[in-house]
Amino acid sequence: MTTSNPIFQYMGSAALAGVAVLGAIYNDRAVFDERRKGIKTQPGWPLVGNLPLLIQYKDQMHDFLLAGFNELDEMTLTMSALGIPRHVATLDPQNVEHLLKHNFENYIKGPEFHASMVDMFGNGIFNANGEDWKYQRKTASHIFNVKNFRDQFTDVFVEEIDFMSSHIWDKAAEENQVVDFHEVMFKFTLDSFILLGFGVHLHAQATEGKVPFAAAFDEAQKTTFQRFVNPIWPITERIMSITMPWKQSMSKNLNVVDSFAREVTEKRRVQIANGEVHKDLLSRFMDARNAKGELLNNDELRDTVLNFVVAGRDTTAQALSWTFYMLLCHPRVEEKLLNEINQYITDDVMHDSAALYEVIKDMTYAHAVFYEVLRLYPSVPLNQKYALNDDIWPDGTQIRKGDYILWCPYAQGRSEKVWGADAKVFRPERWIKENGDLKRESQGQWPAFHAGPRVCLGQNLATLEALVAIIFLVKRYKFSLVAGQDITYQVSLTLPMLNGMKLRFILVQNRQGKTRLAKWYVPYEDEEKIKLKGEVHRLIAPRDQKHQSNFVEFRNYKIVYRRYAGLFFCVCVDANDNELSYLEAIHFFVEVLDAFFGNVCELDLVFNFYKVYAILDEVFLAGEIEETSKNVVLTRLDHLDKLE
Ligand code: HEM
Repeated sequence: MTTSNPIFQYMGSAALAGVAVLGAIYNDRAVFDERRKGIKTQPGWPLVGNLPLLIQYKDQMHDFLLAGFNELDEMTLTMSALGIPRHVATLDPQNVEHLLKHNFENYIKGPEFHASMVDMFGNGIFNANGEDWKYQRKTASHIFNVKNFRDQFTDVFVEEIDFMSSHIWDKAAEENQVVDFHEVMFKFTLDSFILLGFGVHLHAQATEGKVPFAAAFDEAQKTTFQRFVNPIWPITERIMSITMPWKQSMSKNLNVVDSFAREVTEKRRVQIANGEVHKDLLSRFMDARNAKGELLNNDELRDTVLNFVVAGRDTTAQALSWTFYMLLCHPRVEEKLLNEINQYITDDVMHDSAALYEVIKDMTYAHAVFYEVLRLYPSVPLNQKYALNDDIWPDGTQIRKGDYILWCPYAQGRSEKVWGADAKVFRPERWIKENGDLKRESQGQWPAFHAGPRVCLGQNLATLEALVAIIFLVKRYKFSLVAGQDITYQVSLTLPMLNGMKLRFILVQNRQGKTRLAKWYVPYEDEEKIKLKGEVHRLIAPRDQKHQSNFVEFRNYKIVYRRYAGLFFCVCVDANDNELSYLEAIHFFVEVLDAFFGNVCELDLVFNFYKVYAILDEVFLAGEIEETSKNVVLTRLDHLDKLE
């Protein structure tokens, strides 16, 4: 027997002793990893270092990193994990600015980054260095000019938002549907970017569920990220494709994604052959020459399409989803934003893209909200570079040739050392100076759009797109979160929501006679309120003003209504209530509104809804007519006004 053989016994004991000695030497890091002087090490397990922790927290990676910085009370630390090259992580703004800007040439996208990304992104702009990167940046930069922004991009965004309103939100409001907002935003940014970048109408917004391209693209991205924390990914991906054949493998997802990109370029070749002239991103790249001075081949064009889809779709869709999440959790901010929107955005501006583009530039609070969202939920939450040579950072950290660098905008945005004691609080006001101007932090402190020569090319495009969407949606709709959801991020290259975000309406505001004011004197559930609003609207709106009365039976009640210009004032009363007295009460209420606002119009109700509720409370109490003297009501309102 082997175990009784003294040679084997000796070898076994020697091996154990060797492991024990190594364990004692490398008691907090991966075996044979050097301790790095002057950099605090995040403690790990003997011999394997942080690998078990990385695996354990792979789904909360960004918070795991933040906790690491907090526990060590440091802004720069290092990690050692078996099978993963040495990483130095920082959230010090000066270090971030140094490596992305001041010593840009020393930090490239390294071999690990390239190997993990190449299947999905090829040698496209996100995965390229040196001359390969430069020609792509230069080619793309031509489309981001003011003329395109003013004359073309804004139009596309408004068109797509209008389509979204009529095909998704108006319908959802009427039918009281719950909608996944996150999914809608992905469709919106996909349709918008594919149209303005490649001239293709994808119509994802008109499609139920995900379009196949988007589904495959998302899965491929997720797999790509997981490669960064799994040193044996080539083996595990292979095993997965054999043991779980029902699961769409990376190669199958890549096939779907590749076919889409190749179809887009093929279509353009046909258009060009037919004499069509295009000046969008795709045409720019089809005319461009690569680092070797040659026209781009089909593989390079495929890489271009996919890199720009991830740049143009995911980041902005996620930023929009997190924005609405923050607004719904912070009604004070939503109200303040709505006030600014109502102040700047008239119906005319909404339908004049050039004017809209100009007006948006002045909307300080809307910008502040967007920047604040990107501080807490940066679309690229974690990023990596590779040091070509030794370097010393501003905080004194010694970097060695071959080190991988991590900087973590997610952890940085929530770090009290960087943003102060209220770092975790959503407070757009921090972006506004005392004189009311917008404040911009340094790129090192707020690297949401990166920094230095590789700063995001689409920064202005993304901001415009997001603000158009925010303005139109906040102005037109009031959303509410469906209760009981777990809204959290998914660890990926960007920051998607893991389970999406389901929203529901409580009030609709638009020009087609949707609700401007609602007061309930009986405790209805939210769902029921929405249903009632829809039913009342459908009952009243089509009635003939000349030949039909102002009373109509509704369920076991009666609706008494009166129309003033484009607005219907409706009261639901008991079947045996006196409808004429309520008809007069409506008119009395409108007279008070008229006297208070001076020739009241629909916009007065929108801008001053809180005053309108106060007036309503003076006229009706607990559903009964309370006061019929205009003077008494106006005097009380005058007092209330003075108290403000
Ligand atoms: C809220 C939206 C967006 C955010 C937060 C964002 C953020 C970023 C970040 C952090 C990078 C650096 C990535 C890296 O190389 O490691 C980047 C690069 C880039 N972004 Fe954006 N981005 C957004 C939207 C867009 C849009 C709409 C476009 C449109 C095409 C775009 C185009 C690009 C390009 C081309 C690069 C590569 C720049 C280079 O390497 O030279 N981005 N972006």
